[in-house]
Order: sequence, then structure tokens, then C-alpha cells
Amino acid sequence: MLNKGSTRHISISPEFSPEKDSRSFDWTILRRLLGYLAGHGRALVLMYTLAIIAVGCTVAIPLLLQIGIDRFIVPGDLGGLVRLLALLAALLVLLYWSNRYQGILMMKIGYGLLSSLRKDLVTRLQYLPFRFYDTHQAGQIMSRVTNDIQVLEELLRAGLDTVVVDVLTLAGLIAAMVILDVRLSLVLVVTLPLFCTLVFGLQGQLIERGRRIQHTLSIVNAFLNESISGIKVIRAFAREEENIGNFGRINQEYYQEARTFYPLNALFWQSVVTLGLAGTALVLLGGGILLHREAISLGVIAAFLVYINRFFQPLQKISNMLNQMSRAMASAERIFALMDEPREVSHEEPSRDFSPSRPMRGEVSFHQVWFAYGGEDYVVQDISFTARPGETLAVVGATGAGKSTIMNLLCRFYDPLRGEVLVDNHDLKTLPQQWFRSRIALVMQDAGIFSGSIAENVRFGAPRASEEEILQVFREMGVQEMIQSLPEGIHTPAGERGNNLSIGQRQIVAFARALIRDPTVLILDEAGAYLDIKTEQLVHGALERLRRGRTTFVIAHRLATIRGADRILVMHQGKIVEEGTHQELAARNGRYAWLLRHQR
Ligand SMILES: Nc1ncnc2c1ncn2[C@@H]1O[C@H](COP(=O)(O)OP(=O)(O)OP(=O)(O)O)[C@@H](O)[C@H]1O
Repeated sequence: MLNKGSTRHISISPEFSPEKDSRSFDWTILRRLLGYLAGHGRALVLMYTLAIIAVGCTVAIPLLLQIGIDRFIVPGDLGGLVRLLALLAALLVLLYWSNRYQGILMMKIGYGLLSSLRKDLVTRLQYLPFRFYDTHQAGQIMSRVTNDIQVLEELLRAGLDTVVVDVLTLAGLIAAMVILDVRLSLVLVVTLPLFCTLVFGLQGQLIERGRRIQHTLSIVNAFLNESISGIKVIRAFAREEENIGNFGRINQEYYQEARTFYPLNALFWQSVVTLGLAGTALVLLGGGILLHREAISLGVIAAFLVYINRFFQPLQKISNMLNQMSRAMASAERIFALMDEPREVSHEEPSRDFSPSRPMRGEVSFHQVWFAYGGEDYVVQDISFTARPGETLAVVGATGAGKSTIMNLLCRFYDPLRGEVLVDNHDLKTLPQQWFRSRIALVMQDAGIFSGSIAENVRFGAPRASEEEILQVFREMGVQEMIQSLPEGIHTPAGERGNNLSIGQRQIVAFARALIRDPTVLILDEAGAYLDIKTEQLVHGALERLRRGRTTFVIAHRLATIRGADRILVMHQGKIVEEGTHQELAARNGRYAWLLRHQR
């Protein structure tokens, strides 16, 4: 990006733009999340078939226990007991395998879902307009791709299957208990409403607090991100202590949110466990009384004890999942909010006489262009000029005059608020972005180097370029010796953001990347600012040759570097105040002459 947003890194403060407020539990979010399961149909059917087998086993095993006690143990039929135990063992094996494969399938489906979600999110990030990045912090955006997806992963661990399998298990257990003994089943009449009150009473609070935790965590991340990328400035200005203090405040906020969440969570869990134990005690009490009156068998009581014990397991899992669900809802909502951010508008209907297969001539015109980054605070006003194919146009002016903004509009990083930018007489808005951007190349002051080797960075401009072609570009620039003298030549790793290279070397790589693209329009925004005089002369000599046949825009503060331009546009406070060749402007005693005088 051509703007000077990087200065934001030094102003680290705990003041972060608030994220959009979340809504409570939302079926549309859940439905959208479930939409990601499409394509896993067969695996889902298999998973739920296995789940039904497991539920069948879970419900049948206590029944075998009841039969074993009442029919074989009490009457002393050992042979019958052995046959029953064989059946029990078979059911246990079936239960084990069905649970195991169901779990494997669940993880396969779940991680497939997360992977698609992450991919969609990153895809969307590639196409969001620059205005989005102007108003959102990188750390908070990263938080969506990492933390929020991780919360969804936790939900999967809590059990994607729970919704169906545990609900089925509960239904099976209730049916079995009622069939076995309606009177003992009344224990459920006491415990179930208590349980439901608990779930619905605390859940709302858990949802709200879970959401706040996620939000504060994203703030922690945003802060960390700025602290790491701005570490040099922090050290240079000895702001470590203040930075630590600021982080302390944010961290404390996160801690406070977490502190209120987890006791509530623990209270919820403890209550669930206590209710389970109370249920067991009630079965013992009721069963004991009935047994005393000889109105129930020992086997039925034993089976009931197993059922009531099992009964609270799926209930616990469901409640756990509801807890996870509260945080996951907030995360899914934030993920989808990002996905729903409008894409950078690709293009309006191209005009009829436009054919995508035709080459670009390279004529660029601005016609009464006005632009503001926000509101009506116009940073360029009524800009009009034309660069003819092959012409080199320099844009000069004081800091903040609007030079880079012109380049932003030219690359269509932003659209003008009034007026139009024309390329080969077509409004830029109507040109397919791929067609247009594949024919331009840009070199900025911040070279924009990615981790990977030098060669890989150069190939960013022409993915199919051979090693020889890359070397040839460096040769044409006259810097092949410098590149070859690096530890691994063009295969030297550039490091994250090009940290392994000097700033000048990064710019050389950025030049090579632009030139190998063989662009029709070349944009150099303060591109040689960090080169030493000798290297700058070498690179500029090469550019002089390479500029031929391309429309070139040059922004440079050092006016000596743009003397060879065909025409110079002089900007002042967002307007073009002069236009002409170096000689014409120098003789005019206007703004350019003033700038010249003040650079000497
Ligand atoms: N992304 C942005 N969001 C909001 N305002 C911006 C943004 N980028 C630039 N500006 C503002 O627009 C105005 C023009 O900035 P621009 O970067 O075009 O100036 P410039 O002439 O290129 O300056 P320099 O010589 O310092 O690079 C400045 O006042 C600047 O603060």
C-alpha cells in the first residue's frame, strides 16, 4: 500500500477501536456454520450410523445387567450367566469400536470444516478494500483467523456429535427407565427441571462473558502485534516501561473478564455433578423402599443405578457443549462478520469496445479527480493530467501534498469520490482488475519483501521467470555482483519482511521484481530513497533504459533524481499547482523553483 500507515506502529496505546457488538445465540450463524458440512454427507451418515449403534449398546447393557441379576444370579443359574456375559462382552466390543470410529470420523469432518472456514477467511482478506485495512488493526484481524477458529476447534472437541448422539442417548435412557419401572423414573421428574433451570439460568451469563473474553483477547493480540512490529521504535524511544504498563492494563482487563467467567463456569459444573449424585441417592432411596415392600427386583435397582449414572453423562456433555457454544457463537459471528465485509469492487460493466485480450497502450489520465480517505476531508482536489504512452511523469511536492494518494488512485487501491481515472481512455472502474494490475508494476519506499529467497521475491513479479532471467534483471540493473556476493546469491533468504537484507538491498529486489514483470505502467514511489549514490546511479541508469516504451510515474523527494522526467507535476496541499519540464519549471520561479532552492 502506498499510504504512510506504518507510522501508526509507534503510537502504541491501549485505545483500540471497539469491535462490533455481538448478538445472542443466533440460528442463522449456526446454520451457516453447518453449511460447511455440505460435501461431508457420506461421512456424516456413517458417523451417525455408528453413533446409533453405540447408543443402542449403551441402553442395552444395563438391561443385560438386570436380566443377569434377576434371572441368573439370584436363582443361581451359572450357565445362563456365562451365556449372558458372552453377549455382554460382544456388546462392549461393539460399543468400543463404534465409539472409536465415530470419534475418528467426527474429527475428520470437524477439521475439514475448520480448514474450509480458515481458507474462506484468508481468501476474503486478500480481496478486502484498503479502506478496511485503514480502519482495522492487523492484530485484531489475525485474532479472527487464529483465536476465533481455535474456539470453534474447542467446540468440536467438546463434541460435534453431542447434539445428535447425546440427545439420542438421553431419549434411549429415559425410554428404558420408564419401561423398567415407572415409579423409579419419577426421580427424573425431580432432577430434570432442576437441571434445566440451571442450564437456562446460567447460560445467558456464560454467553455474554464468553463473548467479552474473546473481545479482550483480540485486543491483547492487536497490542502484541504492534509491540513486536514496532520493537525498534519502542527501544529507540525508551518506551519499554510505558509499553509494559499499557500491556499490563489490557492484560488485567482480560484477566478480569476470565476471572468472572471461570467461577461461573465452575459453579455450573459443580451443580451438574451434585445433581448427578443426588439422582443416584434418590434411586437408592426409592429403590430401597420398594425393595423393602418387595415391589421391585434387585436387578431393576442395579440397572437403574447404571442408567441414572449414565443419564447425567450426556446431560453434562450437552451442558458443556452449550458452554463452549456460547464462546463459539461469538467467534463464529466475528468470523462471519469479517467474511461479510464487502469485497474490493472488481469492476463495473466494461465498455463495449474493450477486449481483455488486447495489450495496454499505457495512456493514463486523471479527469477532475477528488478524493478523501474519510468523510469530505479531501486530500486531493480537482486533479487533471494525462500521461501519454511511454512518457515519464514525475510528481513532486512537500510531505503530505497528496503524491502517494495519486498513486493509490492510479493503482485503484481506492476509487475517486469525484471525477475519473482513465487508462487507455477507459474508466479504470470498468477495467477488469486482473487485466489492469497484471500490466502495472509498483516499487515503494517500503519495499514489501516477503519471507522466502530473493529469487522467490523477484518471481512475485513473474511467477514463471527462470533463474537466468532473474540474474539477467540484476545484470541489467548493474547490481549482479552485489547480489552474487550475498551468502547464497539469489537464493539467500530475505527473512521476514526482508529483515535479513539491508534496506537498500530490499529496494533493489523490489526494483527487480517490478522490472521482470515487463509492465506497461511503472510506478516508483520514493523507490530509490535508501540507495547509496553509486547504487542509485546504477539503478537509475538501468531504469533510464528500461523506462523506454513504458509509462512511468516517479515520486521522489530528491529533485535531482527526476530531472530526466518528460514532465513534472508539482503538488501543493492536494492540488497540482505547476506542470512542465525541469527547465521550464526551474525558470518559472514558482513552487518548483522554491522546492529546488530549499533542497540545496
Ligand atoms: N490511509 C490513509 N488514511 C487516512 N489519511 C491518509 C491515508 N494515507 C494518507 N492520508 C493523508 O492524506 C494526505 C496525503 O497523503 P499522501 O501520502 O498522499 O502524501 P504524500 O505527498 O505522498 O506525502 P509524503 O511525501 O510524505 O509521502 C496526508 O494528509 C495524509 O495524512
